[in-house]
Amino acid sequence: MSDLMESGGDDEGSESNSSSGGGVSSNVNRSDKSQSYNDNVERTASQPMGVPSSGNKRSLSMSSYGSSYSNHHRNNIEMSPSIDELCDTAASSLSSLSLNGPPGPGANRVIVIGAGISGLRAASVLKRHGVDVVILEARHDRIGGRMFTSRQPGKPPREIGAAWMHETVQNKLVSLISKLGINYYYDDGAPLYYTPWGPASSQFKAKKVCEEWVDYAEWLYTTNPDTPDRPAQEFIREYVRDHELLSKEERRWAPQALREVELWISINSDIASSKHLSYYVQERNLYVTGGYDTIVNYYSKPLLRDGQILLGVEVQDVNTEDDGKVTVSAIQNGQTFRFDADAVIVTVPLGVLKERMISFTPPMPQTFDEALDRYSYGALGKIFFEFDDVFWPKERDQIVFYPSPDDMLNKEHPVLNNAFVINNLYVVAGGLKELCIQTADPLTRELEAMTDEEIYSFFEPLFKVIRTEPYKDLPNLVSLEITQWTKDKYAGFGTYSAAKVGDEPDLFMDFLDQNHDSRIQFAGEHCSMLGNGCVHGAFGSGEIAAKNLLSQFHISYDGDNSVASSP
Ligand SMILES: Cc1cc2nc3c(=O)[nH]c(=O)nc-3n(C[C@H](O)[C@H](O)[C@H](O)COP(=O)(O)OP(=O)(O)OC[C@H]3O[C@@H](n4cnc5c(N)ncnc54)[C@H](O)[C@@H]3O)c2cc1C
Repeated sequence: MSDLMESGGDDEGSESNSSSGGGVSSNVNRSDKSQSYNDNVERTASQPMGVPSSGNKRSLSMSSYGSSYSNHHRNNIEMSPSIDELCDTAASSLSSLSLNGPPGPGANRVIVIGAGISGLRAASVLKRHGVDVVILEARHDRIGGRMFTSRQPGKPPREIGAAWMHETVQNKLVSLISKLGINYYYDDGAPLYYTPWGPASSQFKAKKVCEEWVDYAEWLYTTNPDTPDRPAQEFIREYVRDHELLSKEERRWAPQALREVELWISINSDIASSKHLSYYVQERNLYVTGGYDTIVNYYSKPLLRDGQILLGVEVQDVNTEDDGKVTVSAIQNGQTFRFDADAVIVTVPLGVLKERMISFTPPMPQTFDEALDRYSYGALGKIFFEFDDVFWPKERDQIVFYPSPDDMLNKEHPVLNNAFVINNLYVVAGGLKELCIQTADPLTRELEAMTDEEIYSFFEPLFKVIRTEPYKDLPNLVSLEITQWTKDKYAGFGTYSAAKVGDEPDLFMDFLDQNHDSRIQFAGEHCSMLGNGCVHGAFGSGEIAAKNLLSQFHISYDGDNSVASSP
């Protein structure tokens, strides 16, 4: 069994310098109360407290993240071969590759479509078990999909996609934090709540009332599953209207407090399902300040090194032949290529499936299409605002903004009619003069279509609300970086799965259950209700899809459940 064991993990671990680059940041484990966040001591998970890091070993590659995904976010670590070099090889012309030839004697060949975390995990498990596996990735310049770290010279990494490890107790990837020495921060201190009229007092009960409604809705749909679904915002308004024990202010503000959840579920609460509302994850959340790409690189490097990831290859059709073999058609640089395999794992985002960007011949069963139509896709946006001074409260890691109620809408400053979760990177990332503002669909789409100047003007009234010294001018904006997921074809023009009114995500799970012995497997964040929408959910789904195929190939799973080793 030794040839099936995962290997090569340790050398990957050694390269994951957790320095955040540029000497700007002083990332400190906030769980240790003895450190202050601006003490200029850079700490990694594996370093004892107070021991300065050995400096920045990374030579950072230039990234020009702006209106398009043109930047290379990879760690450019000075060792040979680097991820950059390996990626360049992976993006080389397909005509020089012999994938159409027969697989090695006795080997099963699997094509994994997509090099996000689910695809990387699936391929790693299969590789470890001796399966001849190749990942086809549409992007020509990077891997990781919706895990996307923007690295710019002299700046700490910014997470354009996933930033947190959620549900840290059950999240297997947390074990990689120490192993790879990644900087982190548990940003679950009490947030500071603001309304357009300024900070809310500690006795502001809107959130408590909102939580009461969430409990009620959960009870209702659990005990009476046939109760018709309805928009979350409409439902809570009715609830507070009929609640005899609430004050006028609580009635007015509880529905506004519900809007905080929009920044979790990525869609507006006017259209969110009450029945499938994922309210707050109760467990702790860990913000990966040292670069989530360390994990992507850890899993991808052995696959890249062995030529098992091909970049710039956009899959268009998956064809199951009469003999059960599968042929995948893809384009690279306008040329069509065909790849033969015994099985395929499709890990493209739900948005890509919903847009029918990949066709299946013969078509997938009707249950697949029906399930896709009852499963929505949202758009979480992020905007990083860097200033030359800190003008917002320095003591809390998060600021939550409750927007104007409907009867008090702000016509002059529309920004104040939206909910925001604002990550205070001054606290989270050790003294950065930077805020990361998260937005939900449909505002994300509007903002991602704006110029930087328009975006700043839109947000300026909000900055004035949260500034600590209202008599002072706002400081200068140094840089602004905004996500572009809603324009990104390979992200399915959005960010992650969501449940709108009338949706039934369980239909997709039912389809997956029925599909478990098919040669066309699916994986991705949308394929699991455990960690749905999250990195760890995607990771786990890749593992399941790989195991389903191993079982079909009559290869017994080696039982290694760890994540702390790459293939
Ligand atoms: C803004 C944002 C914030 C987020 N925040 C968090 C967070 O804090 N914590 C968390 O846990 N999760 C978060 N998520 C979700 C998390 O990033 C995803 O759930 C996870 O990364 C999805 O992995 P995946 O493998 O399912 O899909 P992906 O990472 O999208 O991988 C799919 C791959 O398929 C490729 N592809 C697409 N079409 C084709 C094609 N036709 N042919 C070949 N390849 C194709 C894509 O390029 C991509 O590389 C966030 C996501 C976004 C976008």
